[in-house]
Amino acid sequence: MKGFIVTGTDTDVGKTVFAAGLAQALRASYWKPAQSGLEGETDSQAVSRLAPDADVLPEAYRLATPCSPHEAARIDGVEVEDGALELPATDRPLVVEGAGGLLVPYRKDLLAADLFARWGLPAVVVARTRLGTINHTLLTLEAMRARGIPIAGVAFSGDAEPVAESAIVEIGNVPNLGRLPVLDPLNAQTLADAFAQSIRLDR
Ligand SMILES: Nc1ncnc2c1ncn2[C@@H]1O[C@H](COP(=O)(O)OP(=O)(O)OP(=O)(O)O)[C@@H](O)[C@H]1O
Ligand SMILES: C[C@H](N)[C@H](N)CCCCCC(=O)O
Ligand SMILES: [Mg+2]
Repeated sequence: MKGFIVTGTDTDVGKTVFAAGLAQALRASYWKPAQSGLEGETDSQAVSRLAPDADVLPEAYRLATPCSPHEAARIDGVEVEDGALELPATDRPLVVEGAGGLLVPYRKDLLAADLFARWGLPAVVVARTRLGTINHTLLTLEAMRARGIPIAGVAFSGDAEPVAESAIVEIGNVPNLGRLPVLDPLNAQTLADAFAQSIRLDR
């Protein structure tokens, strides 16, 4: 199976936007294993809008409450099963987006990192550029390495912060995949253009 995991330093850092740019560039299938929070646009709906040539697969879990998947599942009375969290079959490259950051629980005994290690796809770490990101990103990289998760690199999201970006890349000894700037408007065209111009990723 070819493809990428898209993880991040936190929730709300731009994983879905990056994953949409990547899925469009690769004409990939996109999969969000667990969507927690169903009000407003879900991540899969955002990818459908932002990546018109991507093939958006159904989520394994659609949970009502916008919180950690383990808790959202408990609230909905849903049992999270390993069998439902196997990578879906597809003829295309697969882009998989985690919920929140690396150590978010899907069950109390099953973290996102456990799934990523099992799946074995190279993972992109999406990191916001604002203050605090050096610590969050280096912690994420260290935890990935401790678990043997292959790292494709770090992709930044937000306004340029060259000092923080270079600290992460040099101290973390990690490929810099580039930075998606804040797009206004954010739509399929502006994202495809920014992705092509700014992101370098061996595919
Ligand atoms: N490059 C960008 N330009 C403009 N807006 C952006 C950009 N990246 C992210 N956003 C906006 O920031 C918000 C958070 O981004 P996004 O949904 O991609 O985060 P996430 O990391 O996927 O969060 P979650 O953990 O909930 O999956 C969204 O409203 C999104 O549209
Ligand atoms: C609801 C949110 N948008 C994400 N889908 C889930 C984020 C879980 C974060 C859990 C945590 O790290 O405290
Ligand atoms: Mg998302």
